[in-house]
Amino acid sequence: MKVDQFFEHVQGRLIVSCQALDDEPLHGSKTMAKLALAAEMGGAAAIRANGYDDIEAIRQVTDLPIIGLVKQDYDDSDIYITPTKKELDELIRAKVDIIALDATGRKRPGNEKLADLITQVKSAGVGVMADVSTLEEGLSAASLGVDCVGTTLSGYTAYSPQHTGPDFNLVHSLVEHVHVPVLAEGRYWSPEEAIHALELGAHSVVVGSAITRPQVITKRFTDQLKKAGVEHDSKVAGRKLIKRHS
Ligand SMILES: CC(=O)N[C@H](C=O)[C@@H](O)[C@H](O)[C@H](O)COP(=O)(O)O
Repeated sequence: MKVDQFFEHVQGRLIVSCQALDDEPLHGSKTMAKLALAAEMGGAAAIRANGYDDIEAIRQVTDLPIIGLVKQDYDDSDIYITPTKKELDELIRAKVDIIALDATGRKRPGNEKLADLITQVKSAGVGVMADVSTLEEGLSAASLGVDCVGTTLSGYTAYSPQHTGPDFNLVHSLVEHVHVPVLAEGRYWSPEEAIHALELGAHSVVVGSAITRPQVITKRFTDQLKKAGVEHDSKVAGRKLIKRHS
């Protein structure tokens, strides 16, 4: 899908992030493809996915456009979302519609420059999503020619606000000051929060964990039960369960 078509297609809609790293129970391309198919059945407009194998598997089951990234750690940098040209090559090979990369002001591995990475993506005819954590980073990325900015990294850099929920202030200020579409992403847990971001002017909303990370969803329930002080002793609860089924 051409970059303009992509933004037309996702406007006012939900994008579902289907990702599980190798320490997560749902890790594996077959599972990510199933999650993407489920997201499509639920009405998602696009998928955000990590790595060549997951992207290939997802493409086998759905024609939805894909925002691709590669998570990769390097010793000399805190940046892990599509940090270097090597990961860009992988995503260009995977023929994703949009490449998401960390566009924070932090030092990149091997001192590579964000501007050079953006040039590489653009010259391959692929769109760029700049994952940022502050307004300044959004402005700077937009001036380098990215196609959209995402609030993805707010709360994940030391100098950005450490909210427990979505960073609506950042959505609002990016919408006000940046001339490219703003994708609201990061800690969206309810349809009401997604609607609020769209009302603030976000182009689309990206939701991950609340839909595709069952261990995180489960923990939200168990944490709330503990906090409310209503959790029973597990042995007693287990015995009751057995009795009820016998
Ligand atoms: C900070 C970071 O590494 N974010 C990653 C970016 O691709 C993903 O792990 C998140 O799941 C994604 O941003 C969606 O956010 P949430 O899972 O909160 O809905």
